Amino acid sequence: MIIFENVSKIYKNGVVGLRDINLRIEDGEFVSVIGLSGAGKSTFLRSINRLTDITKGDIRINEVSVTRAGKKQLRNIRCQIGMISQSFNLVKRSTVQKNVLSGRLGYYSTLKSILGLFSREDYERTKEALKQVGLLEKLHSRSDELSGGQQQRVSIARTLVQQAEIILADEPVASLDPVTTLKIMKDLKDINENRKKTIIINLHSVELAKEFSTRILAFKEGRIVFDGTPEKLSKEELEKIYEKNVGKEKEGSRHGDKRYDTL
Ligand SMILES: Nc1ncnc2c1ncn2[C@@H]1O[C@H](COP(=O)(O)OP(=O)(O)OP(=O)(O)O)[C@@H](O)[C@H]1O
Repeated sequence: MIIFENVSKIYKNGVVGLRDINLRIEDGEFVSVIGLSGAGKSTFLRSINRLTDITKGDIRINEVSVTRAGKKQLRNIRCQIGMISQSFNLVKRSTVQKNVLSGRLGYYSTLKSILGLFSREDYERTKEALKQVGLLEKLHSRSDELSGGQQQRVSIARTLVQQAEIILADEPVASLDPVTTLKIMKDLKDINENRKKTIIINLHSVELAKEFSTRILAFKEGRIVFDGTPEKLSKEELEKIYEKNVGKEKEGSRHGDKRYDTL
């Protein structure tokens, strides 16, 4: 369970990232985070594993404070949290196998990590994770030989071997075509439903958020302005969230994919 208690974030230049967020996310939820560019979605996501430090309040995961965690505790917390990003964050010149194995690094001492001394179980876990995302045959390929969608699946496999209980996905489909986008979303949904992982995902597509989530959070100027099920996200709510820029959002579609731009 993730708890946000009176959380605010003000960047050093005075820009407000988050304003007084109070929130509770239960294990196994699939939460999509939507809102205009600059609304605070990434700040919210990155504060959960403390890639961004908050300036006020407290964030707790299973009753352990992320905010006050020392170095070792933070390392343990981060072990439980997988991260997927728009740019995949793979070591491009390394093999798929090595990239997926790196999901285990948090479980090893620094020396073993440097030497790359992984156990036989971890090699098995890597194969199993790649099988789950349909990429086992790419085990020994270089990561930069893969398509964007395949690279994103490698980063999903990495969170699987990490055995992360929470997966944070920061616009994971922003650079992908509509067909690949759907595959990635289905992979995440499958992991959510069958492996009972909590998924928190930033999305620019309202349609995808509605189709895949159990809960939608909308941010505006650092505040949560909607928190509910996809069914409750009415046209009126969307107009509030997007400041009636709904039509413009359609025009600005990154893939020109009308299916996901209809509200
Ligand atoms: N490192 C930073 N320093 C200063 N201001 C920042 C920093 N990172 C983000 N901001 C500001 O904080 C606000 C929230 O940004 P954030 O990246 O969380 O928004 P977002 O909803 O994720 O946007 P996008 O959809 O464009 O990724 C914005 O006004 C942004 O300019």
